[in-house]
Amino acid sequence: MRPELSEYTPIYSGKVRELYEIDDEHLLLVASDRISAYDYILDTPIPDKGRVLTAMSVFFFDALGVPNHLAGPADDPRIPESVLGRALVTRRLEMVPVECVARGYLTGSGLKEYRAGGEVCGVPLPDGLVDGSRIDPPIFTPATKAAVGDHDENVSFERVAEDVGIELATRLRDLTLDVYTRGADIARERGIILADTKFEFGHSSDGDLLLADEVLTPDSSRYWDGALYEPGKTLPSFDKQIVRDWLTKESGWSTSSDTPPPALPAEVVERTRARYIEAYERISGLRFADWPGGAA
Ligand SMILES: CCOC(=O)Cn1cc(-c2ncnc(N)c2C#N)cn1
Repeated sequence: MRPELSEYTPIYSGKVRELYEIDDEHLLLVASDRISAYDYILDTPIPDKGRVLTAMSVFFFDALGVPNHLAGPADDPRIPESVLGRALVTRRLEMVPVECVARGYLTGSGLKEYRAGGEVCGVPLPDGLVDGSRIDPPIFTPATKAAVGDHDENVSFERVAEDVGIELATRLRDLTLDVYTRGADIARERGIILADTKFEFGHSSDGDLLLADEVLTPDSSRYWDGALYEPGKTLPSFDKQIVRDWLTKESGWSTSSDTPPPALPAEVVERTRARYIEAYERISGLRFADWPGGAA
């Protein structure tokens, strides 16, 4: 008999995920079906998004073999039925307050910084790069966690070293670049570009540094369709472009509107759900139908 979610104490609520306390040593990390676009949490959920992204994290935790915070399988008996498949039991860590970002392609805030000064987070880049240019080898471009509703602030490696010490900063950088590189290689071989990603790490009570949070999901990474890749051509988001295009080209809403985006039509919801499942099945080689928590 599985416990009810109401038996656990909620301790953190993010835009699309929640964290509950199971006991002194264990947490429950729950991924919702909520989707964000243009800094809004949309009113319309994407069915199974939470389950797909949880499955993606578990695939990468397993495939990359990095010491991590998982404390049980996807069907762990401590996971309530209501969130089965989109929740994981994790060890409670002392989180390191650094957003560990790796970039293998130049875009977003990294491109903006590059255009202003030829570098990203203090890392100089060659002249002549454009939106979508490959950065090889990838670079470590950390950020400090912003308050709810704000964007994270890009900082230099030196600033991270000041905050957490040079030894830990070096380990965070090396781990971030290693895990991103290997994960991006797996995805690229299957036709999906992971342009960049954000990891979070924490220390266990034994003092071990563990990979935490979600790993290489479309919410923590930019996913592009490898078949469409061309430097200089703004790449659509593999998972969110259908929603973005409907909102800005068909719904009558505009990003400059001061009203929240409208509800999504069923066709946009279903196509977006299918994109998440396609990304998971292509990268993992596994069937989403085999993942826990599906319709009985
Ligand atoms: C709602 C999702 O959580 C976050 O966005 C960031 N966050 C992670 C923790 C955390 N805290 C202790 N132990 C852990 N294993 C974790 C993890 N993961 C807190 N916030």
